[in-house]
Amino acid sequence: MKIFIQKNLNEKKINELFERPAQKNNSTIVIVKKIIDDVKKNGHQSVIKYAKKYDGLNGDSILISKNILVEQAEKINVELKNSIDKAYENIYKFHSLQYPKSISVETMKGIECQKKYLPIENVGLYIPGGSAVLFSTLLMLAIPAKIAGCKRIVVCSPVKNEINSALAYVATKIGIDEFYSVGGAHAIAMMAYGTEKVKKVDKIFGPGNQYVTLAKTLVSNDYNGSSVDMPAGPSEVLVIADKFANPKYVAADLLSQAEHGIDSQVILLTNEIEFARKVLSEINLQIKNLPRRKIVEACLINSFILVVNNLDDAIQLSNNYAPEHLIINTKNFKSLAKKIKNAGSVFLGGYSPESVGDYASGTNHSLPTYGYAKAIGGVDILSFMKSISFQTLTKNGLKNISSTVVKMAEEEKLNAHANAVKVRLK
Ligand SMILES: NC(=O)c1ccc[n+]([C@@H]2O[C@H](COP(=O)([O-])OP(=O)(O)OC[C@H]3O[C@@H](n4cnc5c(N)ncnc54)[C@H](O)[C@@H]3O)[C@@H](O)[C@H]2O)c1
Ligand SMILES: N[C@H](CO)Cc1c[nH]c[nH+]1
Ligand SMILES: [Zn+2]
Repeated sequence: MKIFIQKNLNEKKINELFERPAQKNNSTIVIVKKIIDDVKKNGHQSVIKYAKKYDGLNGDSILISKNILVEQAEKINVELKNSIDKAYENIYKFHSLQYPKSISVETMKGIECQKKYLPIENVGLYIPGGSAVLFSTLLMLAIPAKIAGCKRIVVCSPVKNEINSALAYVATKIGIDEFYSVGGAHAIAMMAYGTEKVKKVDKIFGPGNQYVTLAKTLVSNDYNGSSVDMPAGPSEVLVIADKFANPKYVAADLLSQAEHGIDSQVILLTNEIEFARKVLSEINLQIKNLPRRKIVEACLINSFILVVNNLDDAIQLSNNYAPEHLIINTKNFKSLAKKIKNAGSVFLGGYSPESVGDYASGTNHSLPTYGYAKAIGGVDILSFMKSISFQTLTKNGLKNISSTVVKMAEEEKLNAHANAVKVRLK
């Protein structure tokens, strides 16, 4: 991980530094398009073919039965079970408060307008399982889906050999009926288009690597595909810290996201060169004890420390990058926090490590990457619902609004629109 100095760099170089690794990789699109087209055309048999090739599937069955889920769930150890139960409680608490209220208003005498929120009936949840089994992601997606009232919840995850007991425990605790052992772009295609064995879903949720994320984008651009939550790709964290922060904590936070994958990116912006050096030597120390050291080292090649002119510049650069996670570990974090415009999830002060949000504080960890935080927020209850508007007019209500509508329709030269009002008042 290199240290750069803002005042020594021109704008072009700074923009290059902040480029995400996945944005530089063009070969993924060819592979993902091929997989999607194949699943679309050949259905179940190509899902099995790719699951064998990429996910290590043994045999020809991808459905994990309820019996197996229960059997595996029973193997969980009690400390882990208690931790999952605590996380469940906090995530449930934070998300159930987000349930939207329907509204109804009489906009004019005799005209009643309503907005109702209803659950999306069929949803598909993707749970990453390539380099780590992210059973925490099942909590993050299935809890809001249940609170929203989604009827059919399909789960896909590349399960190697037998299903992990924690993942099985979460699935049984929440009550998942359809669990498929498939990952990657083929899992997304299967959920988006359906096959002979699996019915299609209306919306796909969940994070994943570049194959998964690109597949979600492609199926959501196809009228015959399905909606998706957001591009939630390789994890990112941007830390803004000053000399009052503990370099050990900052290094640990950067490493915590670097261990997700070689295409993740971690960034430190600080106003002190001395502090930057301290964090770097802490990283070099802490990395030695990490089991996923190889992944971390590869991720750090795409990561950097930038010594900024001042903390306001740091916030501006961060707003421009729109990180999935932003940690502000400075003395004046409260005033800096007011200047945040774009970020997926924000952690304030020296005692708010990002890992806490990943697992158990209550907030959702399924968040927009690639800079999409400029326009979209993370998964919440509304992600699993859609709104429908209703209106009821009395005859008097229609009289009250008729001249307004007729005038506007005739100006747009859409006389049939105007007639639909006039014909009722003759
Ligand atoms: N943004 C978020 O909210 C968020 C949350 C959690 C995790 N993540 C990210 O999710 C990702 C999880 O990635 P992962 O790889 O561990 O698991 P994954 O389940 O997303 O992907 C693994 C699957 O990718 C497919 N694949 C792998 N190599 C392939 C190839 N060469 N060609 C075609 N398909 C291939 C395989 O089907 C494999 O089973 C990480 O990048 C992590 O940072 C993001
Ligand atoms: N940091 C990931 C989101 O980018 C979520 C996660 C799951 N497990 C650990 N971390
Ligand atoms: Zn994480």
